Amino acid sequence: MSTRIAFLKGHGTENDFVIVPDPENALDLSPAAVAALCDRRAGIGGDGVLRVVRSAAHPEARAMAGEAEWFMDYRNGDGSIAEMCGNGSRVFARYLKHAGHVTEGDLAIATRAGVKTVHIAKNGDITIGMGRARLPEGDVTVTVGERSWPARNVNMGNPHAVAFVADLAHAGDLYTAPPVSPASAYPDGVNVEFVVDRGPRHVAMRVHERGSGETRSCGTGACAVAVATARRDGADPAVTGTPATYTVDVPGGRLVITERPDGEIEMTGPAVIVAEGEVDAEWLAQTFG
Ligand SMILES: N[C@@H](CCC[C@H](N)C(=O)O)C(=O)O
Repeated sequence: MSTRIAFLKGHGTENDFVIVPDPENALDLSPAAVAALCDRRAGIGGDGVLRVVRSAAHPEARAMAGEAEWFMDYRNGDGSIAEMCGNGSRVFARYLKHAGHVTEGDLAIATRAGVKTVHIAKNGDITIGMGRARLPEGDVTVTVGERSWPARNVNMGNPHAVAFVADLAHAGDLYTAPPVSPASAYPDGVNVEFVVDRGPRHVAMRVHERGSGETRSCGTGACAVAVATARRDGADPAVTGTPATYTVDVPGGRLVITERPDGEIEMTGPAVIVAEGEVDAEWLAQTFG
């Protein structure tokens, strides 16, 4: 009998994901299988995979099961594992609602970066509590061709280098990862954001994601950008005592990020499910061997 795997396709500001419901953690989704699913020509296509697993059924999430019923097993498009995915969390929450596992309002989801709180609003937007940023000390530099920029090292559970540039076109084609130095600042690789100003508390960015290449949006990246921009603007909420809200335009849409004086960051944006189906059994057999 042939094996079939159900999937859905969704995106948040065009950061797109193959969603694989696997409540009992029955699938051994190898890096090669993830890469095949994400392949835009030979597979379904996506920047990453969101496997939906009951926290109680996954060894990495079991300890969070009391707080969050569902674990987001996020993988980058090349099959690598990342600690956190901001847009993925919103799409994950949208899926849980779509599947009838939750209703509008508040819920908690387990991620590799801990339990995150999510609010599903009636207007379709989803807000996620992203936790606090860490800002490791030390200068880092991003280079594209002949140009180099000083960058801010921001950790949102996953690593980012945020560079302010005069023109987003200066990031080039981003077919390959822009070098970031010193490499020792990012032993596990890095996501790189290029930022320009659009107006008061309003910026635009492009991103090259570790494990996925250039994407149309990155939620953790947008948060890293908001944090770095607030420091640059003298608007660090921990210093001013007032929240800082930034609008961050990404190629695929718009995200709104607020950092509170206690350091907690919230990100709001859309998340949609666009398709669902089953992976072809013959292709699967080839992929999974
Ligand atoms: N697109 C994501 C980030 C996904 C993980 C990233 N590529 C990494 O390896 O850290 C987001 O929306 O945050």
